[in-house]
Amino acid sequence: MSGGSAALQPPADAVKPVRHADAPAPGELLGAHYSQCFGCGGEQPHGLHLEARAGEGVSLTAEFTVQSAHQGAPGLAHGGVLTTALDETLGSLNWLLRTVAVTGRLETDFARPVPVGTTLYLSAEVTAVAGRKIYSSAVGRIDGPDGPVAVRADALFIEVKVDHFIDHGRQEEIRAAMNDPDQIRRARAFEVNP
Ligand SMILES: CCCCCCCC(=O)SCCNC(=O)CCNC(=O)[C@H](O)C(C)(C)COP(=O)(O)OP(=O)(O)OC[C@H]1O[C@@H](n2cnc3c(N)ncnc32)[C@H](O)[C@@H]1OP(=O)(O)O
Repeated sequence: MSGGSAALQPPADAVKPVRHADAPAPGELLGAHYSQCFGCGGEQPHGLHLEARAGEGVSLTAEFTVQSAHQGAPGLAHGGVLTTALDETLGSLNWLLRTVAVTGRLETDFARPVPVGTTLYLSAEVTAVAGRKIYSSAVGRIDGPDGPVAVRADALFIEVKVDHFIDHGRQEEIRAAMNDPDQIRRARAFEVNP
């Protein structure tokens, strides 16, 4: 891990994260939290289609294969896309806490270029919680889950109420998500504590 800036150092009164009793079992796929999500949604043709799997404690692994639509330089993944993959992976951790949270700060180190066609093997964990603040870290490896680190990130997520999305999201999409008859999908669109 890079260690991150001072804003990403947990305060002295931070506590260890507690996995929610109803969190998916280790090894279980989390599935897309929202079909239109650019990170994981199946209905975004150029999205990352990232797949996350619960790990032990408050950790998970995820995979994302870089497509030609994700290029920055010829044949190489765009750095912002790689950061999106890290953001999505880190954000998915909050489902294991059953906490609704948004990214407040995200710091990324780019250690190696990532060619198109590469599968990025991500692993992430929540390291500490302090009130509404959730501290987490992730790494992305290439050439296999134990391969060299290509990207790493430290993040601070801030717990919010579901009203955050309802107040700020475009009404068209909010209504469609709220009207989804599948209760789990409806809840996960906002990552709501069920
Ligand atoms: C499965 C789901 C996957 C999803 C993956 C994708 C996740 C995302 O990308 S979410 C989208 C991107 N993020 C956003 O849109 C968030 C936009 N920002 C906001 O809405 C607000 O700034 C928000 C909610 C983060 C914080 O606002 P607010 O609720 O008023 O809290 P606020 O009182 O300012 O801050 C709370 C605490 O967090 C700290 N904090 C807030 N922002 C930051 C920051 N950027 N850096 C460091 N600390 C911060 C504050 O200092 C404060 O700390 P303390 O309690 O010690 O005083």
